[in-house]
Amino acid sequence: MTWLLGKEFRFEAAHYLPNHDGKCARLHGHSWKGVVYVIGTTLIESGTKEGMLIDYSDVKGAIAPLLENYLDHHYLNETTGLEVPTSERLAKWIYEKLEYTLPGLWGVRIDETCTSTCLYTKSSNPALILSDGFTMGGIA
Ligand SMILES: Nc1nc2c(c(=O)[nH]1)N=C([C@H](O)[C@H](O)COP(=O)(O)OP(=O)(O)OP(=O)(O)O)CN2
Ligand SMILES: [Zn+2]
Repeated sequence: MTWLLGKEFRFEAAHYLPNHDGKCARLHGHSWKGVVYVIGTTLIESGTKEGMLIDYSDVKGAIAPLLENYLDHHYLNETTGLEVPTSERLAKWIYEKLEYTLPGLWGVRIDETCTSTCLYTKSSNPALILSDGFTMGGIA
């Protein structure tokens, strides 16, 4: 048995891609959407969190300092230290910030726009059909 939980987060932020050959080389902003995924095979068996893999509010609590200090209403080229903050690099950056504080972390999804989405995971074969139908190919 495996459970995969996702907790969505949103933030407003500016960035630019200095080496891009198009409009993304200009400073611009997005209403970013992200999802943090946590995976596990056993549920908490008693207490206030009985029946949960992890309390969604604990996932929210793990993301909160990142939103406050680096992401929400920030200039990502500066705050993340990423000189070229693509969705790919930002998803990995968030993953690595959460890696040692969020048990069971499986992946981080970043939707830079409503038509562009990126999933970072260390899983070698990410077999997932995400809740909104975004399929990452393969079978785990
Ligand atoms: N692989 C990547 N490609 C692009 C990235 C990225 O992070 N990874 N980023 C950009 C730009 O920052 C841009 O803001 C987003 O690009 P795009 O999806 O093309 O945005 P549009 O608003 O033009 O989307 P449409 O729905 O196609 O109008 C570019 N590429
Ligand atoms: Zn952009």
